[in-house]
Amino acid sequence: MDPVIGIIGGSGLYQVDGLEEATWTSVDTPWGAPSDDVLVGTLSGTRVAFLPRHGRGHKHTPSTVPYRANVAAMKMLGVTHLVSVSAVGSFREEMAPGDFVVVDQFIDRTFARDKTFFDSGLVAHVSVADPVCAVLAKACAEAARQAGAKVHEGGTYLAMEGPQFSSKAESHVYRQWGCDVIGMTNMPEAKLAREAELHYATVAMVTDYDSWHPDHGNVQITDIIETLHGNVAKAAALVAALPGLVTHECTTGCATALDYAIMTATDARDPVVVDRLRTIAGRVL
Ligand SMILES: CSC[C@H]1O[C@H](OP(=O)(O)O)[C@H](O)[C@@H]1O
Ligand SMILES: Nc1ncnc2[nH]cnc12
Repeated sequence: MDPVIGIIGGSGLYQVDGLEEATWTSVDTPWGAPSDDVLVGTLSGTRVAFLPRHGRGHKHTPSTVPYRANVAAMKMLGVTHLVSVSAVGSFREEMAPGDFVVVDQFIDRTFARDKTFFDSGLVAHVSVADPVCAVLAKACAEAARQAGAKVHEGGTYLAMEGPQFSSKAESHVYRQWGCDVIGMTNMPEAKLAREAELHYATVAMVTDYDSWHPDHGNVQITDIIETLHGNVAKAAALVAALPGLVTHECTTGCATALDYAIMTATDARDPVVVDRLRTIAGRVL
């Protein structure tokens, strides 16, 4: 079976042009409705599903994005490879506004979100030691280069709750922790993608230096929007380049994440929860 690519578009990316036979498709999941309908079509012969993370018109805050429904909707549409395109602040001089960072690690500081598909009656513990699919990340980096972006491969993304930006003190602490970029949405998305056995990678588009940089003002939404507008064409070119680069190769074990993850004994499982979980974990249930 050929890969099916899912794109979750972040701030500034609310649609993709060039999808053939594209239709906005409504999907209902056991975890409710996703952020919006999903644009499903074909790009260079590959099936692609696009979902604007905040909804068209930017309706959802980072805390109210229905992350479980979004990932479940992608799984239900047959997506195998999920790519997040996200706006981020930078903690590194060399990761400048306009650059793209293909991150490989996350620190999850979010606290007001549902972070697992599993529940009482069906408990599972997947590994997120390597939360990003290394092979998909390589493909994303190549696609970003083909799109003309300056690309940094590897980096740690700090996920904050938001929606307010960090204080200066927080910004300095995150830098000292070794974080490279900061955003508000990639967690729990990456964790949920792993539970759903999807290959997941993030292309982080740097929009600002957060609030640590002595020579740049504190992060302002107006500056972010200006940088995002400059990035839209590159993000579109990146998406267009992906179909030729995504393969089923995987060295991270994304598609078998649930092999030994379920803890609940067969006779102790809640049938209602099991039924709900079939959507994303049917392979092992
Ligand atoms: C528009 S600035 C803050 C906002 O942008 C990022 O969203 P996304 O990851 O969906 O591109 C960031 O995480 C915040 O939600
Ligand atoms: N500085 C920042 N902090 C959190 N999320 C962001 N998204 C874009 N820039 C950001």
